[in-house]
Amino acid sequence: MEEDRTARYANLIVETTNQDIRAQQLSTLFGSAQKLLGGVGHIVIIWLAALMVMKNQFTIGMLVAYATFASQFLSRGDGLVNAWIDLKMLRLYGERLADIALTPPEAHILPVYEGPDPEPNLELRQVSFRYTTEDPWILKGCQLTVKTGQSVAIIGPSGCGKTTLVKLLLGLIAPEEGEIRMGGIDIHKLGLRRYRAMVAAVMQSDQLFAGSIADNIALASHEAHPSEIEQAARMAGIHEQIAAMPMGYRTLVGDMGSALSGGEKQRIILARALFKKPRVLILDEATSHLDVVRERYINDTVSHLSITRIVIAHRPETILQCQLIIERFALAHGSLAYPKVVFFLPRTVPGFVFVLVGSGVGQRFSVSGTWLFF
Ligand SMILES: Nc1ncnc2c1ncn2[C@@H]1O[C@H](COP(=O)(O)OP(=O)(O)OP(=O)(O)O)[C@@H](O)[C@H]1O
Repeated sequence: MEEDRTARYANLIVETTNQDIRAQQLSTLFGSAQKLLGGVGHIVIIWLAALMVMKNQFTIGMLVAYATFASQFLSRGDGLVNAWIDLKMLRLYGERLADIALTPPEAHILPVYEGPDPEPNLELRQVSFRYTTEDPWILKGCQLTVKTGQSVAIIGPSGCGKTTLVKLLLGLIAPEEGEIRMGGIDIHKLGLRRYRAMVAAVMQSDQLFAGSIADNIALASHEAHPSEIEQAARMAGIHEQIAAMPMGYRTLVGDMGSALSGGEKQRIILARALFKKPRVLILDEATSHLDVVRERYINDTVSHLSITRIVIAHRPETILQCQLIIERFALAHGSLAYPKVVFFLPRTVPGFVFVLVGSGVGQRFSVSGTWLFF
């Protein structure tokens, strides 16, 4: 149970650590600005008072009394501003504490099914989902099968529900209707802890936390061997760059560490996912910041791992290396269509794409094939 809590709040701790560092940086900056303004304020006050003395509007005694009270006034003003900042921080930490203490424990963590690990194939059975009862359905009666070892690309316009589908597949949100199965077993019966041990994902919002590169890659394990970390980094195509850094895998990243490019961050996050040696890998725009050559290298490496892959991408290079492409269309009237068109790319026939067109929204896909030259 302790392990579950640690895993659930890992992201929260990462976020809080990074926010802490940002808050400290801001506080240092603010402190220096405050001292500077205070100093300037004193000079201005003394200068004004001195001018008034010279114009005989102030006596020397009045000048001394004025300067004393002005200094007290400024220091109390400083105190008030600091108290206001502390009050804001108190609220922030109060919210964090409430997040941890009041979040209900996640359901379906422990397994009902006690058999051997299932085959890493995934199936959505009549899955329907919407965020609230007032929102439109994002998925309705969705059927989808991803076979063991298959690579599937899910494409579609922004906001059509691709990330929502990934969240459902990761068990982060639960379908309102239907079920998601791995190897024929409902993932809730399998237990989300056991299921997630077999699945790794790189989401669009994934972040590096303040710490070393090695810590960032081996987030899931405290006893990682350096060779395992290096192997994951090699697969993600980032080992050479890390090795070239003066501190290698001990280089600090995050707010206090070295600045990494978007592509380098993405590859470290990908290495973190590969470090788990998952049986299913889900990539949500995970290589969008990489150049085509690096992306191809990663696609080639990952495709040799014989793990089931679900990839959300916009780039044709990434999409076309998958065996199956599922496109989702946004409908008019603000609602969303279910997967509608499936492209099947038989690798045995290079240069040709076999297109299977699904019949009807929410139905199982039926074949009305066409050969296309690509
Ligand atoms: N937590 C949420 N609460 C309510 N609605 C949400 C939530 N998250 C997403 N949505 C809505 O669900 C719809 C699908 O969002 P989703 O992020 O799955 O789309 P997407 O296809 O992944 O988009 P993109 O390609 O831009 O990442 C959008 O209309 C979005 O506004």
